[in-house]
Amino acid sequence: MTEHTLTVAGVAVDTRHWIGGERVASATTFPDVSPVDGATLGGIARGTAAEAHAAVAAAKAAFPGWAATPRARRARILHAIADGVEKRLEDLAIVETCDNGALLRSHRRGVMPRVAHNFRFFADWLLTLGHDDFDTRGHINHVSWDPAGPCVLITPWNAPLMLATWKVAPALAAGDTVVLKPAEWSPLTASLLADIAAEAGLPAGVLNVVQGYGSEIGDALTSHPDVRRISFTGSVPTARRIAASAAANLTPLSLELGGKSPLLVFADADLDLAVDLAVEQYDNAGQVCLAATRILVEETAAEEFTRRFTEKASALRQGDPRDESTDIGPNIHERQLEKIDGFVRRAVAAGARVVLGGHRGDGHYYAPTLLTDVAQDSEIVQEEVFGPVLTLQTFSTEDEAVRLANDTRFGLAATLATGDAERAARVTERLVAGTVWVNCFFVRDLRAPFGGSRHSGVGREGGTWSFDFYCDLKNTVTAPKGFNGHG
Ligand SMILES: NC(=O)C1=CN([C@@H]2O[C@H](COP(=O)(O)OP(=O)(O)OC[C@H]3O[C@@H](n4cnc5c(N)ncnc54)[C@H](O)[C@@H]3O)[C@@H](O)[C@H]2O)C=CC1
Ligand SMILES: O=C(O)/C=C/C=C(\O)C(=O)O
Repeated sequence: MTEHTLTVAGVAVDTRHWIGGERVASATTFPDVSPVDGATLGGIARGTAAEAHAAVAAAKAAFPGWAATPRARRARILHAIADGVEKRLEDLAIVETCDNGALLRSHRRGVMPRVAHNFRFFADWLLTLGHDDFDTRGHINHVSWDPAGPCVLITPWNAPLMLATWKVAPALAAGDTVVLKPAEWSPLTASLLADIAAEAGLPAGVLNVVQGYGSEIGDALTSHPDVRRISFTGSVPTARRIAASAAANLTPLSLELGGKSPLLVFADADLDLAVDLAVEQYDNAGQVCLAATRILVEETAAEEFTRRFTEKASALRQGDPRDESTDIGPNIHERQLEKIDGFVRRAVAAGARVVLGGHRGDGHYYAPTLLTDVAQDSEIVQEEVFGPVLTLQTFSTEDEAVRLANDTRFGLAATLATGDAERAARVTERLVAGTVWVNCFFVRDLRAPFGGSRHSGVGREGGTWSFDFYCDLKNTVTAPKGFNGHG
């Protein structure tokens, strides 16, 4: 233990950056506050441009060696990282819960196993690429998936390690080196990941972690000419700043942004299933980009749907996320709570009716909220709240349902509840969304493309799409033996 270590639920976490295989301190720190009880967990290294540049330099220096490491060896190291995640699953779960307030039971059973799976999946997927040569008049085309170089990966606080490893794992598998900048509201598990990766044998400089405020070090990372890829998950305004900063070097970007996704409930749906799907949108206290926060219900079913929804949602237990029986934990930060409450206050002032919740609880908690009588062009229908706040609107025809569903600037996901398969196919075809779930929600598979249309993002993550981004693709055309130059 050093002055640079903090302890969360008995787990020691280094608060410094991880650069070139060494712990590096900054002159100052920033406080990391737990949303569970508002306690300060400790001070985290407050990075500056100097540390950001040092991390990029370390990633640049490590790149040739890692890029030249045979794929099979890279894959073995990624599997060893997954082993390390599994070995430290309990530590990671409790630290993440104390740091960002999401449920401990979800971290234990869902999220952290997925973190390990992210490493295994991308390690194995890499080995499937580049085996599909094809012939052009006897000439063989071979596509190689070359490592691109140092990558800057900037990640959010709502699912810190899960979302970071969606980027870190394919980038490392591809042979790229990484500078990870976790969100300042949830910096801890990135530091543990650095420890785990080092123990797994990842060479120094291949993964670097820089802590700090995005507004202070973001630009130093995203405008750096040695950075070959930038991947970002977070808000639209920050994405705009990053895109502007990356433009100087034409650095390729992958952007996974917010959403304002619809849940369309048709009168022919299994109404209990539809209600379950709607209540699920309060998961992670509504801090999920995919959340279907706009419930659109066919008029004839609206009254009964609202009755059953209110009954079910009222029974949700809100409280300490470490408690197994808790359904909804706190929101991440005082600033986020003020933002959520501001959205609700303004909606009510504009005529919205509060069916459920509509107010803050003690500490960092916001009551699960349902608002009706909201206008399609109102702020509460158009803007991402990122809290446990849903709106309910009605429609009377399929055309109207599709029109309302598509009428925002986002296009991340959509969920349908209907008993009619033909209707599901018809409606799905007309929806603008990166993912559509029919009679289900949050069924995720890394082989599928993940991302959004319009302001929900640029590009897709998952399977081959991730490698498309993290690799420089090269097509080599080889002439047949004896070819005389006249094809
Ligand atoms: N997964 C998602 O879709 C997420 C969406 N959001 C949305 O964004 C809203 C605001 O949340 P914030 O924490 O302010 O999100 P944000 O988009 O500002 O933060 C995400 C990440 O970007 C970094 N960042 C901030 N400014 C930067 C800059 N100039 N250059 C490079 N990196 C920078 C942050 O340090 C953090 O790591 C939320 O209310 C929610 O609506 C936030 C987090 C995740
Ligand atoms: O867990 C997933 O598959 C996707 C999660 C994405 C978010 O929660 C997000 O980016 O907000």
